[in-house]
Amino acid sequence: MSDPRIVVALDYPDAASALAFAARVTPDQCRLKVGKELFTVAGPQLVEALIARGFDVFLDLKFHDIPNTVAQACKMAAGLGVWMVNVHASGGRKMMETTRDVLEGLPQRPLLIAVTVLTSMDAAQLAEIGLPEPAVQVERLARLTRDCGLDGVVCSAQEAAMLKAACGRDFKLVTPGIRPADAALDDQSRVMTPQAAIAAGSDYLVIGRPITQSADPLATLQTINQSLEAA
Ligand SMILES: O=c1ccn([C@@H]2O[C@H](COP(=O)(O)O)[C@@H](O)[C@H]2O)c(=O)[nH]1
Repeated sequence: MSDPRIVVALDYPDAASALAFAARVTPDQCRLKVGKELFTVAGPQLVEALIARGFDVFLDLKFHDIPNTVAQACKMAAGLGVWMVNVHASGGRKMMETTRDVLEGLPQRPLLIAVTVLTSMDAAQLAEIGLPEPAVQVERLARLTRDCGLDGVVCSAQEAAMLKAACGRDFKLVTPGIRPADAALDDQSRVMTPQAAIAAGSDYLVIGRPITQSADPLATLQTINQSLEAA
């Protein structure tokens, strides 16, 4: 089985658009991410439909609540058969450990990762909420996540090399904020190109608008995949 590095963010306003994209690509070319917009409108049925088509699905709902609530939500996600699920690391040790324990009790569990600092946030935005510069806060939360026994973190590719050194090669780094050199930044701040992200140590590249809003999404996906082979 192939191991595609690209996770396409299906940030569409309806199930039909997401299914139309999925009909044009194969599970060898990409994994798929269902986030808050699509899940709110299309729900578990859409997730199950994508999995039934053979795709690995990252359910990106970034749970952030008290430990029992997050753990049970992740258990429900596991029941859908998703490949990966996530929580906010800033929910703390007890929340992450409780979730890990609940998932480890299942016959089959998804990868469990934690969001460190959103890739839309820069140093000024973090300072405004009383937090240190991105690299410092990301490393702190990544080390906590690893100590809690989770599989990896969501971070910017700008932090990937530092985190591989700090947390080990097997600790998965899932990096949104990926922008080909000619793409618009949109609302992202801590960005990197696909090739540079892989070179820095990213395991999975989350890419949304540069693919889904391009004139030819399939061609753009193929071009990025080819650039990764060459990298
Ligand atoms: O720190 C984070 C965590 C999650 N995301 C999500 O990834 C995609 C990125 O989409 P683009 O269109 O490529 O910007 C989106 O679904 C976010 O919710 C993130 O960007 N940063």
